[in-house]
Amino acid sequence: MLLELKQIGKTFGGIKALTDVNFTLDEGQILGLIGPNGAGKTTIFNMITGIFAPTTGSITFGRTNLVQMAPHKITGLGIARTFQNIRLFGHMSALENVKVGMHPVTASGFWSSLLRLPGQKREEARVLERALQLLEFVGLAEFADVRSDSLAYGQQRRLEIARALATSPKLLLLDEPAAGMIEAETQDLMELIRKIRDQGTTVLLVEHDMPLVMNLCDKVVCINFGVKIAEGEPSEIQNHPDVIEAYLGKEDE
Ligand SMILES: Nc1ncnc2c1ncn2[C@@H]1O[C@H](COP(=O)(O)OP(=O)(O)OP(=O)(O)O)[C@@H](O)[C@H]1O
Repeated sequence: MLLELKQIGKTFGGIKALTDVNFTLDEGQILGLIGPNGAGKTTIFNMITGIFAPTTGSITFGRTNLVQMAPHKITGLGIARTFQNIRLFGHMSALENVKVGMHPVTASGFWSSLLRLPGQKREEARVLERALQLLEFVGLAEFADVRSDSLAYGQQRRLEIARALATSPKLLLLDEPAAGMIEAETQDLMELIRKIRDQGTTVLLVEHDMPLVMNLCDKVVCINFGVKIAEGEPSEIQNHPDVIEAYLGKEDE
């Protein structure tokens, strides 16, 4: 088991955003977290990444308890994420955006950078090589020197994924990666997420695009009003009466 959420509760000033949420994620899985708007999905991401601590319960990654741990330490353990809204540095090139993503895992200190010691040059070469590899991996190699704000929308989302992969995470959290994508972009995204899993990164994703979730995920957890209402394989979730009522039924309307 790679990640375990146990009895997670979160209260924001009297409002219960989550109540007793439990689920686990095994290494190599793609887990989909679904539920209507405001159900508590992003709050779960924020707690896993240390943005804020749960009010109750525990989050364990491998053997490490993540509760009360600082976000940069959690990144260091091997958890990376993307956000619902694009957060690229628009004026910087695709390549530079990925290099920025590598910052938490680069070794050079202040003095070696300032004095441009040989170790620093080797580090720069390594960073460049890895950033180019990542661009290649997400299908953006030819856009390395293009400003990120002039890339197509789907490309910008892929670039965000490349940047998140720059820390070589064991677990990647994707918050609505297909939001705003056209069908062809969603298809490419699915391929990419499979490729990410196949090269050894476990994936947890929040997504409203049901065909994507159902096609891609090994397991799906459905949250409604902060409570887990169903968990299982995509086919079970699709036919679960509570899920249909809470979420899929609502979509049909
Ligand atoms: N920092 C915060 N302060 C106060 N309330 C918050 C905070 N973050 C989330 N909430 C509340 O917690 C509940 C769950 O929100 P959350 O953003 O996790 O939902 P979600 O499932 O991600 O929704 P969506 O699909 O719309 O992104 C909502 O009622 C929201 O208003």
